[in-house]
Order: sequence, then structure tokens, then C-alpha cells
Amino acid sequence: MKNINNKTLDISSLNHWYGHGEMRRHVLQSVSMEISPGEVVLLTGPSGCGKTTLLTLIGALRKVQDGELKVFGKQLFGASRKTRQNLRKNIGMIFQGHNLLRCLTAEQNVQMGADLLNGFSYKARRAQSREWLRAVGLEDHLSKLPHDLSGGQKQRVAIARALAARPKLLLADEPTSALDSSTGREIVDLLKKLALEQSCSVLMVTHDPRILDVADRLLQMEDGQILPSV
Ligand SMILES: Nc1ncnc2c1ncn2[C@@H]1O[C@H](COP(=O)(O)OP(=O)(O)OP(=O)(O)O)[C@@H](O)[C@H]1O
Repeated sequence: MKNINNKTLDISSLNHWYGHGEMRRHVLQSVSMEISPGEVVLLTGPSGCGKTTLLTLIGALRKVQDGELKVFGKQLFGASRKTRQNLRKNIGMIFQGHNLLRCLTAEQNVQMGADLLNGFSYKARRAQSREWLRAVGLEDHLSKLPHDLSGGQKQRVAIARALAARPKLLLADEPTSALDSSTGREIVDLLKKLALEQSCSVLMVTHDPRILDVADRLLQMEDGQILPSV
């Protein structure tokens, strides 16, 4: 399917509920938003307002219950498992908790991201993995297992892994929360550079006031709704 309006993300009247019966909660309430190729958008809002739920829906990790959600022009409402799987190949995700494989080294974890690339030899993919690990300042930790890395270092491996797959959309849930201020700055600058060089759109949830200036646009969320921009 052709992406006619050329938006990376196009959401209209998206609703989401958790629970059943009396426990049913309306956590996303008629959310509408768009993101263009190469745009860096920051999403802020109080804990529990629905940011992670929104990110996981966009990342095709959950089924859309109600409303329109198009990623690269593909409608996710009613989409098959296969469609969602295919879409995820072009979406990089950096979530809290890192999700690194414990039995693989930092380099092997990043290589898993690079392995999603078609048309590159094993050697080229390994070189690219090393390049990304260098870019996030971990060139001296290639062969370490996750449990030998600090929280911030694990976060950086997760970031390198997401970038190695050259996504067209990067979803990041508080990517700098475990990092000191200068590393956090370097990481967001790197994400911004990627966005510019590869026309990769970035949607980043953050509570970190130090990085707000990286955004092309700021979105604020409250009680499951995107607030009108002022
Ligand atoms: N799997 C789930 N089942 C039931 N309720 C959930 C589930 N996941 C999240 N919730 C609830 O939905 C609401 C929105 O959660 P969500 O994690 O999307 O918010 P958030 O803005 O990302 O919060 P935080 O900033 O603390 O990560 C919260 O009240 C949360 O408790």
C-alpha cells in the first residue's frame, strides 16, 4: 500500500481501555496526532496519563481497540499479526527495562538490531554494530554481558540496538532517565542526528527538562488526552 499523505504517523480519535466490567478504565481518550518524516516529537505528561500505552499501540505491540492509527500509511486498526510484525521491522523501540538478552554480549545484542537489515554481509553488520556502540560511548564494553554493565550502560546498548536496525520511526520511553546529564545530552543529540540523516521520525516520552530543546514539537498529555498546543 502506498503512503499517500506521506506521514510517518497519523492518529485520529484513538481510544483504549484496560480491564472489564467495573474495572474498565478509559486510558486513551480520542487521541489525534501526526508526525512527519524526520520530525522529533517529545511527549510529556504526569505518570499514568497513558504515554506508554500510546507508544506500545504505535509500536504495533498492542491491538488497536478503537480509532485510526496509521504508521507509514498502514492502518493498524484491524491489522493482522503479520502486518503488525512487518511494520515492527521499521520501528525502533527503546523502552524502560532495556529488554537486552542476558546471555548475549553488548555487541551481540546490538547485532540483533543490525541483523534486521537486508542486503548487508555479516561483516558489514558487525562493523555497523561496533560503530553504534562506539557512538554511544561503549567501545570498551563490546564483550560484556548485561549483568556486568551499569543501568546507564544497558540503556545505551538498548539505544545502539534500536539505531542499528536503521528504523524509520523510533519510539523511546524515557531514554535518558538512567543516564547522567552529559551522556543523556549526547544520546539525544545522536537521536536528532539520526532523524535528520535518515529521515527517521522520533517520538520520545520524557520527564527530562534538560532535553526539551531537541524537539521540533512538544506534545503534552493529561488523563489520556493530548492537550491542545499553546
Ligand atoms: N496492562 C495494563 N492493565 C491494566 N491497566 C494498565 C495496564 N498498563 C497500564 N495500565 C494503567 O493505565 C494507565 C496508563 O498507563 P501508562 O503506563 O500508559 O501511563 P504512563 O503515562 O506511561 O505512566 P508512567 O509515566 O508512569 O510510565 C495507568 O493508570 C496504568 O495504571
